[in-house]
Amino acid sequence: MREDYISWDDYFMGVAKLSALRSKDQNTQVGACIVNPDKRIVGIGYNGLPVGCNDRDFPWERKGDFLDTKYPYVVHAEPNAILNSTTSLKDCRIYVTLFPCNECTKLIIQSGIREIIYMEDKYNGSKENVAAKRMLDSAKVKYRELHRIDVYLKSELSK
Ligand SMILES: Nc1ccn([C@H]2C[C@H](O)[C@@H](COP(=O)(O)O)O2)c(=O)n1
Ligand SMILES: [Zn+2]
Repeated sequence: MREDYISWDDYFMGVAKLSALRSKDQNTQVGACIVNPDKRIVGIGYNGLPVGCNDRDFPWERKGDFLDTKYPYVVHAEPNAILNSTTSLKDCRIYVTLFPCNECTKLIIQSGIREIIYMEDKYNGSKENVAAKRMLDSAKVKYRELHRIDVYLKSELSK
């Protein structure tokens, strides 16, 4: 029997990472994968424009006049994964490649998700990040970092 098979955590984070590759955002690609207590994937998503909004008709910039940036238009990976799901998310886990912002955190908590597993926390310490963690701690939604998947994928790809 093979012993170096990947863990469930790495498998679901791998699905989140793969989803992120669909993102048109030139700076930050985010993927999310929601898993139920039976280890079934019940929703996946990535950051992108709302359905019907043409990717080439909207800005993808980070700076400039607010209306000329991506920020008012992009739907984050986490709400896309929540909206793509077809079942109750009670007691589910969400694997997300970037720590959720405060707005996504509200939706995650309200949907019944009980744990967040993330790869990167690049906005750690920002006001939004502090607010997100305050809500998660208060609502007793767990969160933990997972980063070995990158090491694993790199070693697999170099074979
Ligand atoms: N947890 C998150 C955080 C951010 N996003 C999206 C929203 C934007 O497309 C991009 C962040 O832009 P940046 O200012 O880092 O270039 O990532 C998300 O989907 N989920
Ligand atoms: Zn967000």
